[in-house]
Amino acid sequence: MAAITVENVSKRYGTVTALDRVDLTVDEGEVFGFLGPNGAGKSTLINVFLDFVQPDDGRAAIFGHDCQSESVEAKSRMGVLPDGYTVYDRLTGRQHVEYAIEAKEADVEPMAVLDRVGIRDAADQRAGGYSKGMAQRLVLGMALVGEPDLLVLDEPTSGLDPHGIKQIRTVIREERERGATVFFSSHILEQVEAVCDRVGILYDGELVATDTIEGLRQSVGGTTKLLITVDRAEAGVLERVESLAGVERAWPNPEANRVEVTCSNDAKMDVLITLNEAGVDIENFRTEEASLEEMFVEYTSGAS
Ligand SMILES: Nc1ncnc2c1ncn2[C@@H]1O[C@H](COP(=O)(O)OP(=O)(O)OP(=O)(O)O)[C@@H](O)[C@H]1O
Repeated sequence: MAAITVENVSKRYGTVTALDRVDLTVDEGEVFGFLGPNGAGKSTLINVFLDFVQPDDGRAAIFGHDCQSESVEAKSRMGVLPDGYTVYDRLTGRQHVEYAIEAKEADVEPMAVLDRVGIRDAADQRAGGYSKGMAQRLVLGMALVGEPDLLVLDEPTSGLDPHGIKQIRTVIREERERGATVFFSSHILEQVEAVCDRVGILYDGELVATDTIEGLRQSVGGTTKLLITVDRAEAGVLERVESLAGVERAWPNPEANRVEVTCSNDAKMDVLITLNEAGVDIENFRTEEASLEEMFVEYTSGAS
C-alpha cells in the first residue's frame, strides 16, 4: 500500500495558489525528498497531511486514511516535525519526551531518544533555554517516539550545523532500515541527495518533476561536462567539436592544460572521436555530473 497518496490537491489563499493540482504517490519504505524554494508550497502540503489545512480540491491520504475525514487514523501513523513547531519553555527535554512516550503509549527510554538526536546532555535543562537547533532536535526526537510508519519532516536540517545535519541523515537511514517511510522537505538540494530514493520538485505550487536524482540528472541532459586533458587543441578543432549534435559548448582551459565540453551523455563518445581524428593527443578525460544546484535551476526556471 502507498504510504502517501495525493490526488489533484489544490489550495488557494486569496490570489495566491499555494498548491496547484498536485498528484503524488510515495511508496511504503521510501525516503522521499520534497524540494522547492521558499514559498513553493511545501509546508502547505504537509499541513494538508496533518489536517491543519483543508484543500480546496482533491484529497490526500496516509496509508489509505483520508487526511481530512479520517485525520485521527492518518495522524496515528505519522511522526511529525512540523514547520512551526513549539516547545514548552518550562518543561525539560526529558519531560517533553516522557510526554510523547505517554501519549503514544510507547515503550522506549527517554534518554535513548535524546541520545539519538544528540541532546542527551541537555536532558534536564528547560526547553525555554534551548537554541533553535536543540529545540528542533527535541521535536524530532518526539516524532521518533513510537516508531511511526511514516516520518514527515518539514525542513529538518534548517538551524542545524554540519554535525547536526549528519546526525539527521543517520536518523533517516536508521528509520528507513527499520522499514519506515520518510517524507522530508528541504530547499537545499545537497541535503537530500545523500539519503533520498526519490525527489519531487515543487515550484509555485506545482509539482514540476518527480524522479530519482539520477533520473533527474539524465533528463536535464546537456549539463554533463567533459574535462579532457590534451597536449594541445587548435580553435578550429574546438569549433568542429561544437558543431556536433548534442554539444553545447567547447572551450580551451590553458591553465589546466585541457579542453572543457558541455554535452549530452550520448555525445561524449563523438567528442572524443572528433578530437582523436583531428590529431589531438588525449591524455586523460573525466566527466563531471550536473550539480544538483544546476538541476534545480533548470527545473524551477523552466516552470511557469
Ligand atoms: N495561512 C496562509 N495565509 C495566506 N497565505 C499563505 C498561508 N500559508 C501559506 N501561504 C502562502 O502560500 C505559499 C506557499 O507557502 P508554504 O509555506 O507552503 O511554502 P514553503 O514551500 O513551505 O516555503 P518555506 O520553505 O518558506 O516554508 C506562499 O506564497 C505563502 O505565502
